[in-house]
Amino acid sequence: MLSKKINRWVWILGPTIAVVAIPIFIAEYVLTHHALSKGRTELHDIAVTYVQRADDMIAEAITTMKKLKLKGTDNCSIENREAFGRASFESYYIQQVGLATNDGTLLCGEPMGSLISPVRLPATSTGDPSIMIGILSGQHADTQAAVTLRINDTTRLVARLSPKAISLEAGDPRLTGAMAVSVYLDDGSLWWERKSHSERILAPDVIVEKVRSESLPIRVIVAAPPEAMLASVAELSNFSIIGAVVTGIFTLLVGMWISWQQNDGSDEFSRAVSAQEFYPYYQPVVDIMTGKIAGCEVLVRWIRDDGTVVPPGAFLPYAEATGLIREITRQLMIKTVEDIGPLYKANPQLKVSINLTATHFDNADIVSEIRQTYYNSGIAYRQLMFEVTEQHPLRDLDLSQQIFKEIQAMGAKMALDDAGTGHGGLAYLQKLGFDIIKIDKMFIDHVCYDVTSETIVHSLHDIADRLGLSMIAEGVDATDQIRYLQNLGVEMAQGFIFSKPLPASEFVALVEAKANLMPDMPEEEEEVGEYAA
Ligand SMILES: Nc1nc2c(ncn2[C@@H]2O[C@@H]3COP(=O)(O)O[C@H]4[C@@H](O)[C@H](n5cnc6c(=O)[nH]c(N)nc65)O[C@@H]4COP(=O)(O)O[C@H]3[C@H]2O)c(=O)[nH]1
Repeated sequence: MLSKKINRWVWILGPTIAVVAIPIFIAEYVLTHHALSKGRTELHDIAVTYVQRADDMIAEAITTMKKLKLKGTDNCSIENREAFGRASFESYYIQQVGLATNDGTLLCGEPMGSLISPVRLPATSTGDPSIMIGILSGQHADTQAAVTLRINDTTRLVARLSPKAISLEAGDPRLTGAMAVSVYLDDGSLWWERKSHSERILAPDVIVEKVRSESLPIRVIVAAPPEAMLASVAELSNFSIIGAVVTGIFTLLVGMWISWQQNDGSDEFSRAVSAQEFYPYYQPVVDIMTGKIAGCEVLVRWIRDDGTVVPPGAFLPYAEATGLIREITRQLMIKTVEDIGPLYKANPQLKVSINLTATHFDNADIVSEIRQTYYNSGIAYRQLMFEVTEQHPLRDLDLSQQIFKEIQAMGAKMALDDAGTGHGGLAYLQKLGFDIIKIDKMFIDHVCYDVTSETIVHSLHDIADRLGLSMIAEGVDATDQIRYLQNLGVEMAQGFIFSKPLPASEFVALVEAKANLMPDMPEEEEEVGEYAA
């Protein structure tokens, strides 16, 4: 029992955990992968933007200085200095333009008279020997680049570039907050740098993108920790977790509901079978010519712990589908020996009929079970009758025929139950060799009012007659039905008009009292039923 419970919980929790964990795992994997690859692309684009800015700044400085060179600005004359001031004023990137000696000694610069810091020349070559780029060093907090253009053997034009332009933010703020950017010249000198706010910027898994300028000696390195990239999918990730948890809760509830349903049926039912909670009730079969009890039909009842009586319609389909009906029938047969064995021993004319299902004819076990149960018991084989309904098809007619023969060989009788209501009736009669036909309540109910029902009952009686079979009418609950059956020549009947199915003690008492179950019959005024003669 405990292991079943554990098993059930494993079956509920297993899918639940899978439903929660697998989507989270897949979503996390996909989102992380997507965020990192998107972040890497963004970093690369940011690096390209910085390179582009640096390229643009330097290109503008070179163009400006080339124009000045064309004007012959090779000394620090007033006009030249005015031209330097105008050029720097007109450019967004250039902060100052001036003249320096080839070794970097400053001669003049505008605006502000002279360059703030000494230029260390020559610096990095641009590929064009007349143009050099270097980094100014000195007291000024900002690191600044200077581009120089050779005018003659002794003099160079110098343009000092503002760091403002290069330091403009580029990219998604979620990423750029944690991002570090460094702009280098080819000689390794640092032009500009932006520090990261994240302590993780030096971690080994930090993501780094490097981009070189195609035309100038500029390198940009951009780095950011992976967390900064994952921030962009944090909301989606939360959604996926919430979605998976909600689905998991739903799966858990469905699992518990299914388990509860199954538990309600299967476990409880199996337990009831093991606990032998199934009891035979006995419905008297009456000789309607005398009113005497000729025998009974065993009808199963499930009597639960709390005393409630469950009718067979509520559990037989399940018992048949699971095959548990075999065990139930076995228990019922044993109980009949205990319940009515002594009564039947004392009244050898009594018969008892027991219902079998199609499952009982899947193999021949039922034969040995009958033999073992009734051998030397109070109930002789010849007092037994077994009913087989025609509503559920027998799977193997040859095997069934064999089983019929073995049961009949013991002295027991075989009855076709619910005759006329199923599909196999006539074929069964022809193939299986029944001894008795039981007419279903469905037809008996209407015999005195409905010509079709009367025709069917009449025909069945005719068939039984011709085949030498006996007949028992079921579900008789009115005196005109009794009269009709008597007139037709049907001798045996059962029904609520005689008695409902009874617990063993009541049935035994009824027989021992030699009760006459025939109800008071009204005077026969006219013939009942179209066919009654
Ligand atoms: N309304 C009304 N009903 C009447 C009257 N006379 C008898 N009945 C009911 O009709 C059913 C007759 O049994 P059945 O045709 O073999 O039909 C049985 C039989 O096919 C099956 N069954 C009952 N006990 C067993 C069993 O132990 N084994 C198997 N395999 N089937 C069983 O369940 C069916 C229903 O059994 P029950 O509920 O006991 O219902 C019984 C009985 O209580 C009547 O005058 N009026």
